[in-house]
Amino acid sequence: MIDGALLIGGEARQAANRFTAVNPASGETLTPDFSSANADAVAEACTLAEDAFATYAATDLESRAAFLEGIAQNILDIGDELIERAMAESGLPRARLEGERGRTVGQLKLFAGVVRQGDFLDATIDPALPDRAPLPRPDLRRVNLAIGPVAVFGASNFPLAFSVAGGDTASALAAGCPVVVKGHPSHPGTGELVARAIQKAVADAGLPAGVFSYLPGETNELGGALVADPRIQAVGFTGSRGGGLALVRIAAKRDEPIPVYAEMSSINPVVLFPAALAARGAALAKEFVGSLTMGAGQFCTNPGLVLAVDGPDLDAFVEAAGSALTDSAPATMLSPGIHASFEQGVAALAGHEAVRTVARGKSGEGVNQAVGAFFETTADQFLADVKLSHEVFGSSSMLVRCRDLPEIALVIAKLEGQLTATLQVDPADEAEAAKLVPVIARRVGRILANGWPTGVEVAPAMVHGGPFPATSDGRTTSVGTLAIARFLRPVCFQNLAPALLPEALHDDNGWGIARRLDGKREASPR
Ligand SMILES: O=CCCC(=O)C(=O)O
Repeated sequence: MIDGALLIGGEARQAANRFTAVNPASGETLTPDFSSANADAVAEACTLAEDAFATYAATDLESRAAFLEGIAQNILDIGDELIERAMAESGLPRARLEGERGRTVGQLKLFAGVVRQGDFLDATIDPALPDRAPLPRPDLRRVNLAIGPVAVFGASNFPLAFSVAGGDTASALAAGCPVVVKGHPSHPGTGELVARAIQKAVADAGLPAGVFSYLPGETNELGGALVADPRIQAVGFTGSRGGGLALVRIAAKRDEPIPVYAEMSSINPVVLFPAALAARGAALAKEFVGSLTMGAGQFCTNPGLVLAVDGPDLDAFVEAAGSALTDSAPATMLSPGIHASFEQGVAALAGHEAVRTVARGKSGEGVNQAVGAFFETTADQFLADVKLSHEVFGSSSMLVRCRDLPEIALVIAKLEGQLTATLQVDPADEAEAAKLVPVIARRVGRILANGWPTGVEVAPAMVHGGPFPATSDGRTTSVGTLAIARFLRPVCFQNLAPALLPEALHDDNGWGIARRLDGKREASPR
């Protein structure tokens, strides 16, 4: 059911202030209208989250895992209504949204497995050494505990996998943290359907209602009030650089500053090494345009920068990519606002005196259509104007012609932090690539070879992060099992009687988790 409510703890409540969603493919206003949460709603949701914290954080691993699986099942049970509504609110095609639902549900199940396994607790026991000279060692036991209530900001570009029940929510709940979601205003109906699925899972699991609240709204004040609320202990955000930085500032100015895990901006450089370019330039050109235009380019992993050594092989690549882009269809963008920013960014590059427009995609009849754009410049010009390295969110990319591989290394070393870097590399390139990898590794969260950066695998080894401004904290990831670490805090218990210790640190290891005992891995408990 979608009726435009705020979901605060176990309740659904209508608010006086309203807003509407727009179908970006048609420009029509969608029904119903939606409650816009205010500061009172934030305070109420955060109070409930704080009240729920101790109970929820103390849930046993099996119950918490089953709760996450319950959310996944409830999302599936919504059925086609969820896909239809997400299509109407985002302009994204059915196949993409069905895939994204699978990813969302898979993520929740992955975190259920993480919880059951218990490695995230990093339980470590250094038994007392009463006879140690000159001083005895106390009994020391460390475990990761949930950080407290977490605020999650739904992203516009993944209305399911990075939104209400996306990776931030799944990892925070897995860590044992209640979550207050600020819903994204471009897909409030989708958000409400998913939020109701979580709310039902909370009730079915017999958990305190404050474990989850959903606050839709379109004002910046709502997000600001949520981050400023003293009960909130960490923030997960995926979105624009401006939006992320605003939250970082609010969090830093609190009486008690808190971490903001914001994933914000990346142009994802792709390096075409000479042998690869010579051997398969035409194929690379086609694949590049496929990745560039996928989902109207609205991926934070979009390949927005291509680097290669100037010469005839590069000319051939440019011609092939230009021709593939010229044939590419326009695609509906997520919202009129995102479309307007894309047009503005593309116009600025097209009008820049140091930039040549290689090609544009086909234009379309409808509203909010992204027409792909491919530009080129030289390394000197790219390095001379920082604006050329700023992300244009959508299907826009810049080729930088470099004199040689050291110049590519120079450009990369001067880039801001990135989520990804891609190497198109053949065996004959490997000696040169080996010199570049350490330079690239300083700037990015993920390096991939002979693939394309769009389409992030949700897996234990994944890193979807990177140095600023890719994220506000390059030590973390928002995709993959390590995402849980953002919402945990290590606590050491010194000389506490067994009855006072958390379950994970009891001598009998009743949860059967992997632990480190006196510096060594305990024999496998299962
Ligand atoms: O838009 C940000 C996430 C990108 C992603 O998850 C993907 O490329 O699959």
